[in-house]
Amino acid sequence: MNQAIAKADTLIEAMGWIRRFRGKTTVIKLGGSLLEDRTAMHHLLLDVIFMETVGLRPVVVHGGGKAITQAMADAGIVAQFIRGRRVTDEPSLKVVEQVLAGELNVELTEMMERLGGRAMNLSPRTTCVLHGQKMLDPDGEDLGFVGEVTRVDRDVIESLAYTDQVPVIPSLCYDDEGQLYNVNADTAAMAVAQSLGADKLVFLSDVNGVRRDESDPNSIIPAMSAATSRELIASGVIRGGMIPKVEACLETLDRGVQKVHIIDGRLRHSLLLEIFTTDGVGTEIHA
Ligand SMILES: Nc1ncnc2c1ncn2[C@@H]1O[C@H](COP(=O)(O)OP(=O)(O)O)[C@@H](O)[C@H]1O
Ligand SMILES: CC(=O)N[C@@H](CCC(=O)OP(=O)(O)O)C(=O)O
Repeated sequence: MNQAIAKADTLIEAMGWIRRFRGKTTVIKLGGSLLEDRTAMHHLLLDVIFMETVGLRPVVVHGGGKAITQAMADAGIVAQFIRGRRVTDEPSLKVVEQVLAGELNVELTEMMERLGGRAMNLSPRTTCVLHGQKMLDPDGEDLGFVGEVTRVDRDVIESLAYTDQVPVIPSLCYDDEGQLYNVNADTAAMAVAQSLGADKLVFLSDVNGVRRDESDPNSIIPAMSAATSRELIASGVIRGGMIPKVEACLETLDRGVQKVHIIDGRLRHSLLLEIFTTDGVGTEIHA
């Protein structure tokens, strides 16, 4: 009996959180490192379906960096990164498109449907909602077919909420001439969050947050300011794939969003814990 009462109390507590966030948009960025872990994905997508079921508006943006690097290696192409972004020539772009739009986007959507949710893949192979241009690297490096998003088809994404479908968007964009570009998925998620005026942007990765020592999980920084984030990038503490993630957080904060989170998607229900409880998990970056 006591157990039943505790369950009912939990439900009533959850009701308050659900009321608070009902109708609000949360952009969830799924990292490629995480996509490799099927069990973690299963539980994460259940969380996304739960969010949609109780009236929140989750929007999924995904990468697939690890799978792209593997597919490139299979094709005999050596991957090269500059400040966490993949140098993308024409053969690499073909691989990127196949992995992101042809494989992962379809798999994620199908997985959500199998788990009882409703999802719609919005990719260059179906309905492309991200439009942009070639990205000019601040250091003057030519990254090839790497793009940045300048416009998002907000209406298409928002209309799905009325039919109870979760949009699933890969990090690819077209320019006005119909050229496809490879977009870093953290940057793509940021553009989607900004365009939708999202309440929250959550980056789900395979690390427990930003660490002072990349190899030491206990060195996690629970909360850091924009100024500290910039210092840690400059000093090399934040490197590789964590750079575009933190840069995306900083740019989101610059546009008025108060808080952004980088959390460990391998931790069971980390997404729900982040949204429905006051105990944050991972790293919160604030203005
Ligand atoms: N200071 C840091 N703290 C945590 N991770 C870091 C840090 N600096 C670099 N990293 C690396 O960034 C990776 C996350 O970026 P990335 O591989 O692009 O993830 P995702 O595929 O989720 O976008 C981590 O797995 C880690 O190797
Ligand atoms: C330009 C650029 O770097 N594009 C990324 C797109 C995928 C991505 O960002 O995947 P993660 O989220 O797993 O890092 C890439 O080619 O790896």
